[in-house]
Amino acid sequence: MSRHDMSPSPGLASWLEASIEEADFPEQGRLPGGHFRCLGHGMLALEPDRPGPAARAGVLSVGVHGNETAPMELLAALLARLAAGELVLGAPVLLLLGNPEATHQGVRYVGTNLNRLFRRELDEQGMEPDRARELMAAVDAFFTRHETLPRLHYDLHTAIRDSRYPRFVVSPYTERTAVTAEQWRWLAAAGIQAVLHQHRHSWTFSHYSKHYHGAQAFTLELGRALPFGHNDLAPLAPMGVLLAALLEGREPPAAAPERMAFFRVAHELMRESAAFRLAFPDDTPNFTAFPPGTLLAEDGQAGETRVGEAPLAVVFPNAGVEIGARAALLVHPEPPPSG
Ligand SMILES: O=C(O)CCC(=O)N[C@@H](CCC(=O)O)C(=O)O
Ligand SMILES: [Zn+2]
Repeated sequence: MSRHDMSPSPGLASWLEASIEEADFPEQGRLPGGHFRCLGHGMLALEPDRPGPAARAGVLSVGVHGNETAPMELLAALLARLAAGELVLGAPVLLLLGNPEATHQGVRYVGTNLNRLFRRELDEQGMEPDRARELMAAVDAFFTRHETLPRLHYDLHTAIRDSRYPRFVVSPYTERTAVTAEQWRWLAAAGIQAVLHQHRHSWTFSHYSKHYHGAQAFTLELGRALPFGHNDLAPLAPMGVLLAALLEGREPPAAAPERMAFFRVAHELMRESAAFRLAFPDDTPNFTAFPPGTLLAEDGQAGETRVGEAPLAVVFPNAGVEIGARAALLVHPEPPPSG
């Protein structure tokens, strides 16, 4: 199956496919409960006639990595329900297809990893840096337009490899914004199995909204990256319920955060040289734990990385990243947040 099979539904539901194919799409139009406005390539604002009782100003982004298709299929299904009147818009929502060119080509990125470029001082040139500037400007304008509402950004991804927790979130680091307790309850009810707290600024898209706009913001990893038509959306049904509630401006279902496992990054393993190699198999699942003393990586002059005195688990290992980029996160468990 190809990307052409993604969304057979007409109208609003075809926005994602039109964005990927650079096909014509109306500048604006009505939808149940409000209207939509096309703000640029892969950027669609949904504006309600009347915000619902629990409305947030929500940003939903997909395809920041072009080949992570399950979130796109999930969003396409929600748009089809909205277009059909099964959902009624009750909150302003900004929908973003992160890297349409990479999605069109079926690759993670074309020139460089878009999800490392979301900082205000960005001065790199090229397709992804230009796209990062467009996306940051769209988010800035959206949150300014809806400044009376609480801010939220879910950046939806899928991971390269299997995971001991197939659905998990990365909670970006910033000293400026704390995660609200309700977020943990919503994410737990939405089938998220683990939370990974970043330990320092990461300049990802979710970090951008949290750091610069004080939004409740997460990177959501929703299973494995597979081609269009190969995703099993059944495990994402509870996430669909959360996103539908956000679109309708309703309070989402809640569950006890303790059902999720919590981790914190202890160390970021950077690739320093062409000689970098991981000392464990490429297909090692995320959150696999290694005992003290285990050799994790070798990197030419930079030497070896071994587990210290406490066990560490590995997340996002990737020996093939650009030199200077993150090759893995080394993480340890921690207790759930109290309250
Ligand atoms: O599976 C992998 O190795 C990478 C998955 C991925 O793209 N993860 C995001 C996480 C972003 C964050 O740290 O918030 C990324 O690396 O951009
Ligand atoms: Zn991703």
